[in-house]
Amino acid sequence: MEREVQRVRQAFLSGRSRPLRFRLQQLEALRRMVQEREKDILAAIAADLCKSELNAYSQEVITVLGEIDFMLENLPEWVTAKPVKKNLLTMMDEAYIQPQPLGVVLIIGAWNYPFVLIIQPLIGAIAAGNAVIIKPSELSENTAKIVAKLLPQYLDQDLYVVINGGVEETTELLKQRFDHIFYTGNTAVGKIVMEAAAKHLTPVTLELGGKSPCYIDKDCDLDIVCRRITWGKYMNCGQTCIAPDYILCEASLQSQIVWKIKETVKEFYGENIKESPDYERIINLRHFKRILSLLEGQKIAFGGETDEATRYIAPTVLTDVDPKTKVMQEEIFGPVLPIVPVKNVDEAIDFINEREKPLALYVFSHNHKLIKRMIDETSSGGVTGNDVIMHFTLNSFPFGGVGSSGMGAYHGKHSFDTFSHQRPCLLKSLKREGANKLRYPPNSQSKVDWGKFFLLKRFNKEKLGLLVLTFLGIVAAVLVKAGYY
Ligand SMILES: NC(=O)C1=CN([C@@H]2O[C@H](COP(=O)(O)OP(=O)(O)OC[C@H]3O[C@@H](n4cnc5c(N)ncnc54)[C@H](O)[C@@H]3O)[C@@H](O)[C@H]2O)C=CC1
Ligand SMILES: CCCCCCCCCCCCC/C=C/C(=O)O
Repeated sequence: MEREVQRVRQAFLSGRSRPLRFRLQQLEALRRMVQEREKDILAAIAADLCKSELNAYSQEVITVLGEIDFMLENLPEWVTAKPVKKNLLTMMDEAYIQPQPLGVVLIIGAWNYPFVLIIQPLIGAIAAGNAVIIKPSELSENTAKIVAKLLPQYLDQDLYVVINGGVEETTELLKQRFDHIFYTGNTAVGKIVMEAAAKHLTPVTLELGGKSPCYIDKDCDLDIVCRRITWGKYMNCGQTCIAPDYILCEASLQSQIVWKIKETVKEFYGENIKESPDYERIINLRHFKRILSLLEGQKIAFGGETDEATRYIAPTVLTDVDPKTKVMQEEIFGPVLPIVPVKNVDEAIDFINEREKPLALYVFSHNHKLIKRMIDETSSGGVTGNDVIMHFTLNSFPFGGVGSSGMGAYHGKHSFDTFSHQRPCLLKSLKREGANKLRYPPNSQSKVDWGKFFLLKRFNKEKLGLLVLTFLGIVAAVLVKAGYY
């Protein structure tokens, strides 16, 4: 493992990942890989999650292709040095921020969207000029294998390396020194990753999970609300980190919501859900049993049918759920939707704030003010009002958690920034030494006064103001040089 990481580091140190042209070529090669080997990729995802090729394409491949196109379009601008505003002491100098690659990045992926969750951060890491080691989830083994097979056929083989394996291999990998670790997965392992990273003072991005609440106000169109929630909750069989985890609503809405979700489930997946190409399966038996255990003692309004042999769990809704029960204590990550009645929006806000900060928050209402109030008075990684999941699709948004749902963010420019060091560069001249006397010992009250003038004054940045300041600066420099101070 150590040798493998060393090999990637040597490749990074060769400098070839840095030129813009190289980054663009690699991103184009990645796009070619996705387009030319689409069938293999879709088949692997299908094998891991019993997902139709159409769904795998729309949930994973579209996101990846969109992200590559966005990078190719914007990267030339993002890599350029950005001049910054200067103060009076540096006004004659060159001052800019130069984004630079961090070095060797480790990307650890989760199994629930096994392709996009490793390839989307990879796109950002390549765009920022890094070398990358990718560790796909061992639970989605078909996708892990196809990625390990395809990437070396399209990308630089020394700069971008896939290492497959389970906990043992990941543990070994985490002992190595990286310049950034990007982890997607559960919170418990997130802590392990952060602890390992701390040994080398390696910065981390942690894309974790949590219980994303969904508040439904009385004032809304329940047909539309339930259709949107049904889509986001049962997509990928509930195994989506930003799926609505549970519903908060007034008790009077409960029965209508149950009925409407039930009708929508029929509309989406037909009478025989098991036969629907749009309904996935639970990833493995451990997760299957974990989800079943969440149903114990609950009132099942509909659903609840299971088949262990195929790891099928029907779309399920639970009503009058007691917040102290197990299903409300951990992230569900399955097709089970509890409804917790609350008296009103105030109680919903308190309910959310008494718990860990979620990855996503969903609010449904015709009342725009109520949505804004919920946003103002709660915290979560992201928010979608009057829909679910959709903030994930906008790559101008930073995607990430807050508090126990994660730290750091990615997608689009935010990925580029995550994998870059924003290096401040100040280039002074060896001339104009007179003005510098101001900061050299011995110090004096008048030097401090001039320092205050140069550095603390808040000036209007209009051109005119700047001209006056330039003049004053020159006068000051001349006075200092002439020995008046
Ligand atoms: N914020 C986000 O973008 C996303 C978050 N998630 C969250 O991920 C969770 C589901 O994923 P998991 O079941 O955790 O996926 P997982 O079991 O695939 O684990 C994630 C990664 O951690 C590694 N790993 C597991 N145990 C480890 C250990 N003891 N030491 C070192 N590495 C270890 C695995 O090899 C894997 O690559 C959910 O909580 C979900 O909400 C999932 C997708 C997206
Ligand atoms: C045919 C139209 C397609 C519309 C696509 C809608 C977007 C689906 C987003 C899927 C989320 C994928 C990655 C999420 C990971 C996670 O949250 O666990």
